[in-house]
Amino acid sequence: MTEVGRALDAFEADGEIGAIVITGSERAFAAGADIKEMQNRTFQERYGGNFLAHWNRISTVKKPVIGAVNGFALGGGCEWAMMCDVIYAGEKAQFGQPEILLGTIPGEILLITLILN
Ligand SMILES: C=C(C)C(=O)SCCNC(=O)CCNC(=O)[C@H](O)C(C)(C)COP(=O)(O)OP(=O)(O)OC[C@H]1O[C@@H](n2cnc3c(N)ncnc32)[C@H](O)[C@@H]1OP(=O)(O)O
Repeated sequence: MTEVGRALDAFEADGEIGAIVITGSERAFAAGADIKEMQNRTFQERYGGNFLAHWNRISTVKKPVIGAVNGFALGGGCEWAMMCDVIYAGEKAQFGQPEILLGTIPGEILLITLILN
């Protein structure tokens, strides 16, 4: 997310860019936060270490952001899609929040986004 955040900062500052398209591959838009990275960390380490810093950067970009989604958009990946101004979903797009099966709740803004939409 840090890299995505940096790219978005640059696109936002670039006067030649009018709109931003975020996409993944045919198999996955994004499978969510890195479970392997998260699994051995305590809540305090994740919260104190700002694990989800910049997570909502997509929603604060002051240019139109289009999410071109194919394949899996899961967990934080589903949240990313919902933060886009427009979602252009392919026929194989699959949205979901499977992290509830890991005993965690949808990351940063999902519940608020669902309520607002
Ligand atoms: C904000 C929060 C809290 C979150 O985002 S929590 C994460 C939410 N996302 C998930 O729970 C998705 C978990 N992944 C899946 O359900 C399945 O891997 C998918 C995405 C449906 C793909 O399924 P398949 O096509 O059968 O491929 P699969 O073999 O499971 O995955 C391929 C590789 O990607 C890895 N992978 C998939 N999603 C991952 C993720 N979110 N984090 C880390 N690794 C992941 C997976 O461990 C496997 O690695 P390896 O080849 O080393 O074994």
